[in-house]
Amino acid sequence: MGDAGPILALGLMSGTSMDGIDVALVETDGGDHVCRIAAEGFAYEARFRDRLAKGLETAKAIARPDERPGDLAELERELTDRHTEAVRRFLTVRGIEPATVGVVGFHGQTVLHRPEQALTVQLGDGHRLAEVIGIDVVYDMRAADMEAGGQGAPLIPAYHAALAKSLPDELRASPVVFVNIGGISNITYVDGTSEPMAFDTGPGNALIDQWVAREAGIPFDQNGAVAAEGGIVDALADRYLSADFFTKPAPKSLDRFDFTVPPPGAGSLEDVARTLCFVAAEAILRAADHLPETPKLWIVGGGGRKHPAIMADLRRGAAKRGAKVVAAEEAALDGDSLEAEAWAYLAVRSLRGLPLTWPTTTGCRVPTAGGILAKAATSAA
Ligand SMILES: Nc1ncnc2c1ncn2[C@@H]1O[C@H](COP(=O)(O)OP(=O)(O)OP(=O)(O)O)[C@@H](O)[C@H]1O
Ligand SMILES: CC(=O)N[C@H]1[C@@H]2OC[C@@H](O2)[C@@H](O)[C@@H]1O[C@H](C)C(=O)O
Repeated sequence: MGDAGPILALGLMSGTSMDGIDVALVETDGGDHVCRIAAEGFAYEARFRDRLAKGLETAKAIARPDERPGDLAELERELTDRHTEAVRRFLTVRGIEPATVGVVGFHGQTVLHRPEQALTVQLGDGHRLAEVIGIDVVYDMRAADMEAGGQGAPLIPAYHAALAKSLPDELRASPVVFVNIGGISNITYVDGTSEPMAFDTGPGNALIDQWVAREAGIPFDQNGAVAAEGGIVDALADRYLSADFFTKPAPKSLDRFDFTVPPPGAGSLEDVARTLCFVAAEAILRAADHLPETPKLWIVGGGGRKHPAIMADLRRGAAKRGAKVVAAEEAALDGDSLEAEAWAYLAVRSLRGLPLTWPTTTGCRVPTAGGILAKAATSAA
């Protein structure tokens, strides 16, 4: 692609919480020009969520990225078709012609992430998606980074760094940290002078989700109702926070199974939920120990920003370190769609051969481009 001007890009993210597909439309040149146009979430029903959860178990047998043991090939087809349907609905409702969209960035569903073995697997058939929607698709964006010695995650920092350049004046604090509290949490540190620095910080919502699902039969602790009735169990919190992961220097990234849900009987429903919120917040705050300078501003995206106990703990801890915490919306961003927007942005960078990752974000040896391009056979116009 010779033209370096802005194009329309669609990003598709199915995150580790496995709650659905986030779709975002962005106009971008893959550099400083980022114009967020629209976003929507398409929730999975409980039955498909369960199938994905079983898929994570099956995926533990994978030794090479292209292996699909058990019913994973069928699950991959269904996941891809659900993405197709989400794109169709997203574009149709808004009257957007597929032919006007230059590229789709397709994350897929991570079912296995073992950076120590240079192995990461995202279910999602980019060619099938491109063929059906009639738009070029960039997928498998983590593999090249791993081949270059990186963790393969996080990838969102390139996008965070671009967003940092257009923060509202009142939030122009240097350095700033973007936090994503999804199933797993990760941060990007931007000081405006060098490449972004980033790493996974610990468990986000995943443990809380798993705990309340098993103990109370609910998919997540909506608006923190359960945790609000509980107290922090110090011994349980200490058990999580004494993990080597927190003192390990960056770069580092996590698999969803690296931290496991407390066993039945670990405490009351409410106390354990409250404790896991504290652990989620503390894990993020401890990331500051690995940063070159104490950040002045933390901007929080991802579903965890909607959990009052996580945010209260984060605010309290940051204040002690002289920093302020704001939800993405207070920075004129959409905290639900940041990841999908990032995948749109990264797809354009991929088309243009720009790096997706740096030694400071994933530990790759050199700034590394990535992603596989699946060309649409025919224009859908
Ligand atoms: N209103 C709410 N109250 C409390 N928690 C919420 C609320 N809304 C969402 N969440 C939490 O956010 C989670 C979804 O977050 P998000 O969509 O950012 O995760 P993800 O993108 O799947 O994960 P990752 O970033 O690790 O890939 C839910 O599973 C739930 O735990
Ligand atoms: C392997 C994988 O899918 N990792 C996810 C996960 O969810 C959060 C954290 O762990 C982050 O490393 C990554 O997602 C974000 C979007 C990223 O790559 O930037």
